Amino acid sequence: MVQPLRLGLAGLGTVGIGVVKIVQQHADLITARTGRPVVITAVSARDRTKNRDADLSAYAWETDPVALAQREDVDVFVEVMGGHEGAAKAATEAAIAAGKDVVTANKALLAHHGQTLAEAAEAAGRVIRFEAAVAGGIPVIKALTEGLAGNRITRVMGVMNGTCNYILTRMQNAGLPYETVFEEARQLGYLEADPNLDVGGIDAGHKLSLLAAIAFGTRVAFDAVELEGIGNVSIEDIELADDMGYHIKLLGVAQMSGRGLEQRMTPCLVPAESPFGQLQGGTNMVMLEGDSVGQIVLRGPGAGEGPTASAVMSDVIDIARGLRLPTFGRPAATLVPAVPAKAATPAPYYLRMTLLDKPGALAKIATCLGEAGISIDQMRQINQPGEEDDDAIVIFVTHKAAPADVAHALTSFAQTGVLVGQPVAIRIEEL
Ligand SMILES: NC(=O)C1=CN([C@@H]2O[C@H](COP(=O)(O)OP(=O)(O)OC[C@H]3O[C@@H](n4cnc5c(N)ncnc54)[C@H](OP(=O)(O)O)[C@@H]3O)[C@@H](O)[C@H]2O)C=CC1
Ligand SMILES: N[C@@H](CCO)C(=O)O
Repeated sequence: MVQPLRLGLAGLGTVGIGVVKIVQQHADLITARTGRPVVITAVSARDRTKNRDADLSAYAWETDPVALAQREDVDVFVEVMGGHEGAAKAATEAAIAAGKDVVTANKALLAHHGQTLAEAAEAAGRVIRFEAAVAGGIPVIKALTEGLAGNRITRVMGVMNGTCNYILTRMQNAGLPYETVFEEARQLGYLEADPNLDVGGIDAGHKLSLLAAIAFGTRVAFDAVELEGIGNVSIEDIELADDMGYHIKLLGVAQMSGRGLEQRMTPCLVPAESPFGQLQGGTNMVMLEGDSVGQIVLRGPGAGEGPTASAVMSDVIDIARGLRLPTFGRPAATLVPAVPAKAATPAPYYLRMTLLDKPGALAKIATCLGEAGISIDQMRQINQPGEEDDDAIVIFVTHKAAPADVAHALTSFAQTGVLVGQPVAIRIEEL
């Protein structure tokens, strides 16, 4: 007789309840596709009395997720609690030690402990799968580990935090400042309990570090991701960039070059008409580049009950079918330590500054750029209409420049005596 695959589900929040619904609503479909039933035997959450919009009466309850992970009647431990320490880590370790496979949506856990957990799982003959951890419903882990397995991956790029993309596109479309839209996002429940995980770029950085490990065969190196959030992106820059044919996105880029592994998750200007430039609201997009396939673009919902549970279930279904792959697409012991690139690849930059509107001011700034070895591609001066102002806003778009040279130029601007306030420099990403 065919044995069912038995899930222990730790976490009954947005994602956990989505998993319960798919298991219950698509039981026949899943059995038809895998050749065996997939059932939930036991669940865990903090508050047993909470109304959860799902019938959980058939499942055993465990207060302690570690105990859930160790149950005899659990084959796969599904971790959808969150957090990179505490219960999620302890229960995942316990599951592996007890001989269970693990499916998780927890990018923070894997960004911090992916190597250790993967080694432990592989030593125990178990798998850890995490499709839901990166870009929600988009099957990007599958695309990298399976669909593109015959390619040398040259670059991975992505808009992978829906909340940030919502905030930036809403600022642009409604002409609203960051603070107003941040508050709207909070009211709509889009922000993580710690909003800095979203707007500080940390959540998206976690995701990028996982994709980079698979793409380049390196150990997860979240600490080496250059991170900058969206808190300093002003409506002024969004509008000025738009006038010049660019949109501002929190864009992740991972690439391996002679300089080493580059991983950055920072606000960037992208061409307004490009797929990334056109991306609206909470949607995610990932571009994968391989030496044989060229570029492919995946776009879809990066969060939410249905999309994230859909990704969790794709991992569960792979396990039910008997598909067993190493966590990061090759044995964890063979992943090499990432050598972080000392400097990011040169790129054009958008520079905005306010200058005293007096003779020679612009020449001084142009001299600083020249002395830093930076060539100017475009320049605009914007005087506020109808205002008797002593200041002028000046925008430069540079030719490709090394980030260190841009930093050097910004430092010398400050010594010219013509700069008002702080200049802004945003990388323009070439797609
Ligand atoms: N929400 C989304 O769209 C996405 C989420 N993810 C990831 O999925 C995971 C879950 O997210 P989400 O469903 O949104 O989170 P929620 O906050 O909605 O749910 C978390 C669940 O975990 C339970 N829980 C938390 N701590 C413990 C503990 N110590 N012991 C037992 N149960 C615990 C909570 O219990 P209780 O209900 O009793 O409080 C709750 O049911 C996270 O790693 C997240 O990053 C990934 C992609 C998208
Ligand atoms: N906070 C995340 C949820 C999905 O990981 C986002 O906004 O994309």
